[in-house]
Amino acid sequence: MQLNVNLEKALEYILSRISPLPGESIPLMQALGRVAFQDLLATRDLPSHPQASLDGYALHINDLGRLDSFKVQERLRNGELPRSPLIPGHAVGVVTGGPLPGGTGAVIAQELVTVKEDRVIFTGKTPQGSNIKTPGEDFRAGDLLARGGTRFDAGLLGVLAAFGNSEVMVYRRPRVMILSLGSEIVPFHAEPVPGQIWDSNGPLVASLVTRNGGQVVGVEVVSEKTNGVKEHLLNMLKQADLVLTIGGGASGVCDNALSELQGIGADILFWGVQIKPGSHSGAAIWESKPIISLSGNPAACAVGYQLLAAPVIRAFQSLDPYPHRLSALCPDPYPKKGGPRRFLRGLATCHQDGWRVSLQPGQKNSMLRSLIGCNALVELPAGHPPLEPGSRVSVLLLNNAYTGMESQA
Ligand SMILES: Nc1nc2c(c(=O)[nH]1)N[C@H]1C(S)=C(S)[C@@H](COP(=O)(O)OP(=O)(O)OC[C@H]3O[C@@H](n4cnc5c(N)ncnc54)[C@H](O)[C@@H]3O)O[C@H]1N2
Ligand code: MOO
Repeated sequence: MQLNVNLEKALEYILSRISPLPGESIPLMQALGRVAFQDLLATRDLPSHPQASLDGYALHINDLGRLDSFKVQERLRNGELPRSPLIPGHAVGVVTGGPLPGGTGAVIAQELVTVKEDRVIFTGKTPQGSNIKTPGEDFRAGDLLARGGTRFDAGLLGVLAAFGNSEVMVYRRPRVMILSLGSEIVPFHAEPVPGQIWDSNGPLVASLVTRNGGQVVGVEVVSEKTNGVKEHLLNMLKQADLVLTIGGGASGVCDNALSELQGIGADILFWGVQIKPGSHSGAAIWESKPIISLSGNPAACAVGYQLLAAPVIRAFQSLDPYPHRLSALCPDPYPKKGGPRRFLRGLATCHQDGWRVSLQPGQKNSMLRSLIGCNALVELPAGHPPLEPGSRVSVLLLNNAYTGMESQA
């Protein structure tokens, strides 16, 4: 077991034990935010045949620049196919996106022609091919639409629908079980007795897991007092791809996460990480299933989750495990100096002159306040001096599952 490791080593220890999960087929409309299991290719040309790009009249290729009066052969409506190819000297009324009769050389906008009974007059000039969408101009059959490992966004779903896909193959969502340890903790829907508090970390972490594409299959609270911690852990490990324990990370007097994990025979990868908050985090493997232990203090729990657990949930879905990093100006001071590498909770926003990140109020590891609206972590290196207002800082963007940034990072 490695003690008090740096963050990079900690991630290396866990990520080296994670492989992407198997794929599954799901309905297209449920795929938003999920991750493509395989490369997606265009199954045919799009459009598949020549189409009009505006409402107007199709003219024969041999008539262009030669005639200015055309007999209307037929007028097509949306969804109708031409009955026959264009006869020279004739025009066919066509609609935007509608098919063109064989022999079409160009389409003339309806506002540029004069309609006289069964004839249309067009005295202008039009080059061959104008206002015609050519087959395959959007995609050619066999074109790569997206690589496996790409997160489905609205555009990709639209494209797949345009090729008639009703099901897509995605990485299975990691099943995650969350176990709060602590004799003083009761589920948020239960009635606490004096000395007890509601479990806020369970719902907090469950929401973060969901935002990262994980499937929360259980949020439970156990303690030494109620017994059965080991049974709970083993039961969860059998059902989940990842178990997150919360609390008992420090060598407290009871509900000690490390000894519970050792008690079930888990292989402890590391215990303690050189970060603040979240220093009392650890990780273990039980029969190839990862367990990550997070601190009980709410902000330490959230930071530990983002730095250690979120990468695992991403890796399970074949996404880049590391969060998106950027540089931003911070208008706020942070007086504390020195100590280990620190991660402050922030709100990052993008402006005309670049990114800014403000520090959330309530930066103590025991406080929940900084977590409302938090979308970024501001990283201060170990031994940092006090942060002056207007400093440039390194920022990790969080929970950006649906911004597309994760799939590019
Ligand atoms: N002697 C020392 N004491 C502490 C140290 C230390 O190094 N030496 N480290 C401090 C730091 S830093 C942190 S962080 C905490 C870590 O504590 P644990 O991970 O062991 O967590 P607990 O003791 O179980 O709980 C800490 C705190 O958080 C509350 N908590 C726990 N679980 C939940 C939950 N699910 N929902 C809401 N709140 C929760 C718990 O009631 C405590 O107030 O240790 C410091 N102490
Ligand atoms: O571990 Mo505490 O998590 O440093 O805040």
